[in-house]
Amino acid sequence: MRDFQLPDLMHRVFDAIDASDDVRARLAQRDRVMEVQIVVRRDDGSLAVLPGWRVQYDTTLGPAKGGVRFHPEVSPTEVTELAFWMTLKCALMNLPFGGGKGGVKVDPKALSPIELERLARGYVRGIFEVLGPDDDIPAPDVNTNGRVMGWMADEYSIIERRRQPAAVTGKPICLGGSAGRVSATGQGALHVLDAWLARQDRAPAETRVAVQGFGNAGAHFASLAHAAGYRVVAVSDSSGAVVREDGLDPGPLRAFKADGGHLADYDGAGCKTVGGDALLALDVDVLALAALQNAVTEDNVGDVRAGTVLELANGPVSPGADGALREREVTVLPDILVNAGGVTVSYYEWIQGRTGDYWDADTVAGRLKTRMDRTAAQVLDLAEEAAIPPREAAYRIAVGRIADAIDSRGNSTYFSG
Ligand SMILES: NC(=O)C1=CN([C@@H]2O[C@H](COP(=O)(O)OP(=O)(O)OC[C@H]3O[C@@H](n4cnc5c(N)ncnc54)[C@H](OP(=O)(O)O)[C@@H]3O)[C@@H](O)[C@H]2O)C=CC1
Ligand SMILES: O=C(O)CCC(=O)C(=O)O
Repeated sequence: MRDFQLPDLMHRVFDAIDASDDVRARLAQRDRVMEVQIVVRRDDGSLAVLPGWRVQYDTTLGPAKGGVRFHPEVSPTEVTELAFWMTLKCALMNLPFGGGKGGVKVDPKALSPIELERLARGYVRGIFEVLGPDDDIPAPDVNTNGRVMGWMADEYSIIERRRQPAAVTGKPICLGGSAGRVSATGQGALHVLDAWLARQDRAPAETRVAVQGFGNAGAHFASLAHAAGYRVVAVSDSSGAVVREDGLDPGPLRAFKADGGHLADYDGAGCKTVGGDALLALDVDVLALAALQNAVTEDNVGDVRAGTVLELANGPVSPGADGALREREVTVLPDILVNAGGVTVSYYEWIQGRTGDYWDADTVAGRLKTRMDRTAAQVLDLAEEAAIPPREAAYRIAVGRIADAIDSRGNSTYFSG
């Protein structure tokens, strides 16, 4: 397994913002990692022992914040990389959080619902001592959802012997979740795409979009983009892609998935199914990547025909592919901006949980739009002024904020927890 390494882009950004030696040293490595073995009693009476991690990359700006991933490929290196991106994302969005992430190496599709609940609760018991509303606040990520967050929040409250709604975000609304969190990642991405296309004078109706990944981030994005008048011509899940040249309505596809269907088996009017790789090569204006890391690498970047790549997933374009797209003048709208709607509404949920003052859906939607629009404008303006890609602009803003805090704190040895 390779170790986490700071991307080359960070060194360029350190130079561009004239970062101090303290800043370079502090951000070169994670603050803390906790590894646990989670013991889950299977329904057949056997025991599964599953490795899990929680990484706090940097907590200079506040408690660690970030999702928990259940996936067979999860590794400490991957969780560290995801926690690093969370650190930059929270800073870019000006949230009072550092970056964290969690993961369990498991195939959740092989677990029954009660086994999944045991796993979620066991994970919280395992990492309890690093968690807390002022220390580290988990949320959903790949293969975890509101239901899983509800179990995690409940387990946390049971151990503390008092209700702690701000200890976990992304919970169901009936358990203290926030209006708008479930669609927030897709909604935030749509705000960024709208902002970018408005600068190109391009209308949604003349914009063809393909979406890789049809889970929380991708399916909500596809539905919201369709509702906003974009022509969504293809969507995919891990089984394959559905294509409809005239545009498709993601609603029936979501219902099909909710009933346990795989998109490769979808048989809707005017739709055809193709392999997942074919989606990347479609002749579209926007390729929205909402599945996993490294969907586009140096091996397949030549297939991409879209003029804009929208990163809803974390790290879906490898650094090598990013450079190749830049040479071809394909604009990559970066993950730490595009998918930041999720953590932004998680922040709103944390505030609501701490204060007991719950906001209505319009209030959440309005605040999310204001923050996404403002941050997208900052990133796109800096990219234009400095003639750098939007990712580099986003990193400069984020690292600049963390750097100011590191330098202001001086010889601090404070870690959360
Ligand atoms: N949930 C959130 O709030 C946030 C999520 N993100 C990021 O968005 C990405 C997706 O997360 P999320 O939507 O929550 O996860 P989900 O588990 O809800 O959905 C993941 C989707 O990706 C699909 N998928 C997996 N592998 C492939 C593949 N090779 N090709 C096509 N589709 C594939 C899955 O298919 P299948 O349905 O067949 O399993 C599923 O539809 C991740 O990178 C995550 O870190 C970022 C910010 C916030
Ligand atoms: O909602 C959150 O706190 C974090 C979501 C997340 O994991 C991410 O943005 O990648």
